[in-house]
Amino acid sequence: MDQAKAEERVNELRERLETYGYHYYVLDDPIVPDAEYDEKLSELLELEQQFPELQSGDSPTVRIGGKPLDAFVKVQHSIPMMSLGNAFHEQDLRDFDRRARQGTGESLDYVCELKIDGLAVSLTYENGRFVRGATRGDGTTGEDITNNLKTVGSIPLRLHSAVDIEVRGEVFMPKRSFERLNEAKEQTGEAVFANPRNAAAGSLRQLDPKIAANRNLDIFTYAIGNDGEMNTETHYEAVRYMTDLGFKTNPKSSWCRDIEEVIEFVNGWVEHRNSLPYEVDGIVVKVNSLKQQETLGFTAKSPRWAIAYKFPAEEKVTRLRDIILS
Ligand SMILES: NC(=O)c1c(N)nc(OC2CCCC2)nc1O[C@@H]1CCC[C@@H]1O
Repeated sequence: MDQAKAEERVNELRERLETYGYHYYVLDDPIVPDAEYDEKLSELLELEQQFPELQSGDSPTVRIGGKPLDAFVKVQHSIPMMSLGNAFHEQDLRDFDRRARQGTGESLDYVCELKIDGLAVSLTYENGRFVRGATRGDGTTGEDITNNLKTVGSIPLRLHSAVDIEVRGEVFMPKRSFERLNEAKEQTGEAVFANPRNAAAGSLRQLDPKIAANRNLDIFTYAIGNDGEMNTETHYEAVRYMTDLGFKTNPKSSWCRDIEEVIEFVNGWVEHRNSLPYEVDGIVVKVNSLKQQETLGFTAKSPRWAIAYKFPAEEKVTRLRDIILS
């Protein structure tokens, strides 16, 4: 096959694999059998090895993981990645609502999101292409883990439109993957991870991206960092904008007309928190209007327009097996 033919085939394979990957990882709705995806991926890999000048940093083959790094490079976040104030009781939520209504002098509507128990990351896109991913770090300085994040299938390598945007999300390891990983570690006598959050953090902190590629990590994006090229008025619309661009956002998020509906939503999830295939440690409540968010602003550490309701800690029932083996 000559170079021109190879280039045509490479581009066709990339388009198809990106579409297959989007349906499989972002929509959780595969449109081809895994075998077909693997077959096309290995054909693309072969062509890229045969014609190295055709290689590209956002080819689906980067999902396999490239060369290990010697160290992680530090990254300054253009806009700090804040933490969240905590609420532990219904009254804390009512106090939060009262303060926010006093701060704006207006009534407020909210968006409630499951608080994913993972690792916060920042994703930067230029012209719609994924160019840098970083850990939150201390909120101002994180670590460049771009190559590891490129192995996460639900992080788009190219967006549905060629915009410059920076988004934030939570990378997590689904419970099933966590159990399988720990079983494998027990088999080889390695130390197991205490929980999926540590497993996700440990996987992203590997210098060798091939390790992250095998850890079945996933992401939900939940905030736009820079104001990008969107002109939305509410957080709810901003999340829809991210979804339309090709990001994975959490389908359980809900608009709430007032704090009463927020409390209803929170109480509903206290009961059902274990019914999810991933760990959540609470609910994030956000003032929906971006103008009201701006009016309320930030404390040194966290926004005045958002709060995290933390679920009561569950007493960890030690598995009988652990008692016998210990
Ligand atoms: N873990 C989450 O699911 C989550 C979320 N759904 N939404 C936000 O909104 C940000 C935006 C402004 C301040 C917090 N943050 C989240 O997690 C934060 C990131 C850093 C500390 C918390 O884990």
